[in-house]
Amino acid sequence: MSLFWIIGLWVIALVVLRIGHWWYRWSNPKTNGKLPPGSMGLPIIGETFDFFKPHGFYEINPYLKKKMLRYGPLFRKNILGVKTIVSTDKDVNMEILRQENKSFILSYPDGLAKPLGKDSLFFKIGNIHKHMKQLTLRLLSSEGLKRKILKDMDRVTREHLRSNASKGRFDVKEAVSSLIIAHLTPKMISNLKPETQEKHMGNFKAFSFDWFLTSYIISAGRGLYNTIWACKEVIQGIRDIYARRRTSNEKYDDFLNTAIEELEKTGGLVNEAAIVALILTLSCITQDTTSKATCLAVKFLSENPKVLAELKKEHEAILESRDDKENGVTWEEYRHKMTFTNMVINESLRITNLAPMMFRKAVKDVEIKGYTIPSGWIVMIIPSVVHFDPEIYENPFEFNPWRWEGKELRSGSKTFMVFGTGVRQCAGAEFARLQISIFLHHLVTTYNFSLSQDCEVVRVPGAHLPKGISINISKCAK
Ligand code: HEM
Repeated sequence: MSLFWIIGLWVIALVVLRIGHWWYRWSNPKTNGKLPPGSMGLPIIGETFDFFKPHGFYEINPYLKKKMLRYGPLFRKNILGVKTIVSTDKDVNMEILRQENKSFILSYPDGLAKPLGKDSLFFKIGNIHKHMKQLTLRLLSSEGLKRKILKDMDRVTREHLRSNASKGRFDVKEAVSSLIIAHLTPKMISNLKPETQEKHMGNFKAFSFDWFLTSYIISAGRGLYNTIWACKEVIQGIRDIYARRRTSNEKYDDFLNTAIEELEKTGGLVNEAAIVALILTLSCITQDTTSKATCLAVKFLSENPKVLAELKKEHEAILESRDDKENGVTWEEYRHKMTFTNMVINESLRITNLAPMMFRKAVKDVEIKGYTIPSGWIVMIIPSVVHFDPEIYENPFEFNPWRWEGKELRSGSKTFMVFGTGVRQCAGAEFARLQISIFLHHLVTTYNFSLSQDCEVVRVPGAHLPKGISINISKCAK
């Protein structure tokens, strides 16, 4: 054998040994304690494609089901190229979210939250996060909604419903998304020239998390590109307005003005980039999440006539007791006369699971249920499995708002985590509830409606409506 061959064989043997060692290290990660059971699968891709494979709306992700049967509710995996602990255990989910900013920090996959920019509230921790959240709640807390949002939300919802209904048929997601942008944009930034406002509204609407929910690479790429492009345009636009406001010293009654005043008070804790990103984040997320939640609520109602009849009864009673029938929904009505509506919303959100997973990163080794979650690993919290646990929700795939009777409807818990919990609890939960309630109020008291096509909803694993949800609609005979 020539020297050339001997060296060649040695090189090949070394490469194979190195790959074998790397593969062994990958499959058996070193930790200071006992890892949850599981396997790491192939390096880099792991089991990402299995996890994101589309599946039926009324079933738990088959991949998760298989793994839970094999390993139990807590297991290790490689998803999206990172070492991940998957938790479908309600106590572990709660414990992890409770340890926010102590042992865990929020850490979403790059493409999902990055279009909102590194200055978004999602990437802030500690004091800055606290400050920005408080600022957000100046607009979106009960008090902010009551004083600043409710009246226009009601008026615009009514007007948009009327004009869409005149067509006899419309797509609910599209309609709700448009009406939210129409009433919220002037609250965020007022006094815009009509063409500038139009441009902003178009860009807010182009934002969607849905690119993530398609298994077709080309559609996902196109969706991500559109979302990134829309965000870039909005950021530039808000920056220009911001710069003009600061030089002109003019005061406006809008969220941008509140944020600028806040920035001056915090002495540099919150900066211009964070404020621009906050306006972008709130405007984009609001329409994307709430429009989808409303859509699914309408779908469930259309398919459950008994529930629809009960809802109508509640809202007709509200109309009856209103002195001036032309007046819109009041805060009192929303908070004290819509109990069944809130039961419908909870049930709809429970089955829909708009946020099917939440991501956290361990910043130190954490002991939990006899296992170690190593520092640097991602924990993927899956509340949807808890929402479909038959021990907690009897017949979990049945749409049954009455299961909420007598229960606390507004606060989350370890068995109902649709809006997350703890420090990162959803800042827009009350906004979403209010908007859905107002939309349903006008829909059921003024119109007859039915689903106009067999609407398809799949999970990828988030709920995805490839064809939207169209309804046939006509005015009720009075
Ligand atoms: C039905 C609709 C909605 C659902 C199901 C929903 C769900 C969630 C969930 C589960 C989280 C926690 C994420 C985590 O801990 O990793 C969250 C956070 C958040 N949501 Fe929502 N959301 C909805 C509507 C909204 C709306 C309308 C807004 C905006 C106005 C909004 C703004 C936010 C913000 C800013 C956060 C981050 C809070 C923080 O980091 O402290 N959400 N949402």
